[in-house]
Amino acid sequence: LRSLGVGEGAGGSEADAAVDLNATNFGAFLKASPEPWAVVEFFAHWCPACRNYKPHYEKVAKLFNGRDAAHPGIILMARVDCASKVNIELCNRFSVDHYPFLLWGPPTKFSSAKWDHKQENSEIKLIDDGRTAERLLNSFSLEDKRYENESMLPKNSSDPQQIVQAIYDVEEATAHALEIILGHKMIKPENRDSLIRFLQILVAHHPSKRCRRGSAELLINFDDHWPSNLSLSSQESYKLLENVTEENSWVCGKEVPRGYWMFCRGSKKETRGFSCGLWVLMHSLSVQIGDGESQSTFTSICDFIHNFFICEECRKHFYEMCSSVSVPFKSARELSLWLWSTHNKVNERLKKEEKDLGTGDPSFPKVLWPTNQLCPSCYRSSKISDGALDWNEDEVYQFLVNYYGSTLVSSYKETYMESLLHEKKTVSEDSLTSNTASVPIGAALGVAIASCTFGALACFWRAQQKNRKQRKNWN
Ligand SMILES: Cc1cc2nc3c(=O)[nH]c(=O)nc-3n(C[C@H](O)[C@H](O)[C@H](O)COP(=O)(O)OP(=O)(O)OC[C@H]3O[C@@H](n4cnc5c(N)ncnc54)[C@H](O)[C@@H]3O)c2cc1C
Repeated sequence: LRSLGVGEGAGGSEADAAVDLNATNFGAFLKASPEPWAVVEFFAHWCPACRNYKPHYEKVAKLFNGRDAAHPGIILMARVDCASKVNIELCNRFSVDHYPFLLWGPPTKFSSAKWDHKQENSEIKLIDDGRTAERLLNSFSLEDKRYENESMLPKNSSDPQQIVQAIYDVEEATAHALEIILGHKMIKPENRDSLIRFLQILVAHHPSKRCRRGSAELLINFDDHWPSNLSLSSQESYKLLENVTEENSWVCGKEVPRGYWMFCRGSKKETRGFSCGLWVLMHSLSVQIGDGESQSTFTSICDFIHNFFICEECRKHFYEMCSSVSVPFKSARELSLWLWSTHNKVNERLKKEEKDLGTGDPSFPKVLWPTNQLCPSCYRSSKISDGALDWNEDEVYQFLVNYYGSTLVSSYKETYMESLLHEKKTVSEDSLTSNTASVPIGAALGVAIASCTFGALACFWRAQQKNRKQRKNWN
């Protein structure tokens, strides 16, 4: 899991945010990292300067890594103990000649490349002055006020490209949902079928291919883990559950859930996140299905929320809305629009509640969605007639299809095409998402390009390339 470095490996402790890597996991972990940038500290556990430097590195790592990170998803901060025998060859590969020794660059480059001081055009660069936390941060240009402001500003909710980032949140929500289901031992004989039906939809229509694959594997093994004739209150069933918990929560790959949200990140720790990710997942499913699946998908979504969404009020209200549907759905369009209008009903109710109680996220107030800025053509007129907005439902549906369909998965697709062109070799369809290596990284680059924080980092990156200084030895 993503917490690999926390409390594990050489030099790890409970509080560590920097990820401890070694020769065995270095390549695979960096390849699968969704962050567009990585910093790797090569150190030796016996080196006193490294011990003194550790709190500085850790301070910066906490900003970028872990559940409480202020800037998640931008830079992976990792470390390798070169004094450990298994890592000698790895450290040689990067020409480590003093400690601590810091390199940074795109994670994929680390996983595959060698590095030495003479390599002028390498995308991996030496950080030649990161001696204190402040200086290390300076080297990322984070004291640049422009960057600070950009990263702190609420995301521009009228920018349709923001949804590109949500592919990670859909993966996160899927894995998180499963973690909750397993953690709370929620699978019971009476709701087991409902989970199977929901997983079947994920296998066919989840926007992330590795979640589709993970869901399929879960289904293949479902009967072994949760035999239909066993009651989960029996000792045997609990034993079965204990054996499968961790492995089975890897429905979207080992590194998910990552512990942070991108599109669904609130301005406060307790807002948005999982419930936002769940909505996005449901909307993305509703635009993927075929007309013939619309009624069964509706039933599966309703049952899944009813049985497995652990927010009591939410599932109750949602189920009431599901129960009020009397005519079966005949098309994907009908289902997408129903989900959209149901979500808007929830928004409307919460808008008032959050205003009265002050419990909402001030940067993401509830609105009737999509706003006029996001989709002007969705409105026939902005006037409210009979207490309702005059929506153009054809335009709304078209917008939903683009937003939750093609735009949401666009970074995956771009990366796939890029990798084909770049590597000039045949890449099987499988590698698109089943290979946890190439796609999340590339997708993250797509995401990063769409994200404003990336601008400052990219500027810094270019500046660094122009102004490469003489490296310094810190010992
Ligand atoms: C099934 C369900 C029922 C819920 N019921 C309750 C409840 O009863 N009480 C409660 O307090 N909380 C409830 N929640 C949580 C609540 O709806 C929000 O998810 C939460 O408050 C976080 O809000 P958010 O600002 O992240 O936006 P969310 O409402 O989570 O929406 C996520 C994203 O979806 C997009 N979006 C917004 N509206 C629509 C729409 N109409 N159609 C398509 N896309 C849209 C926007 O881009 C938005 O950022 C429920 C959540 C779910 C999944």
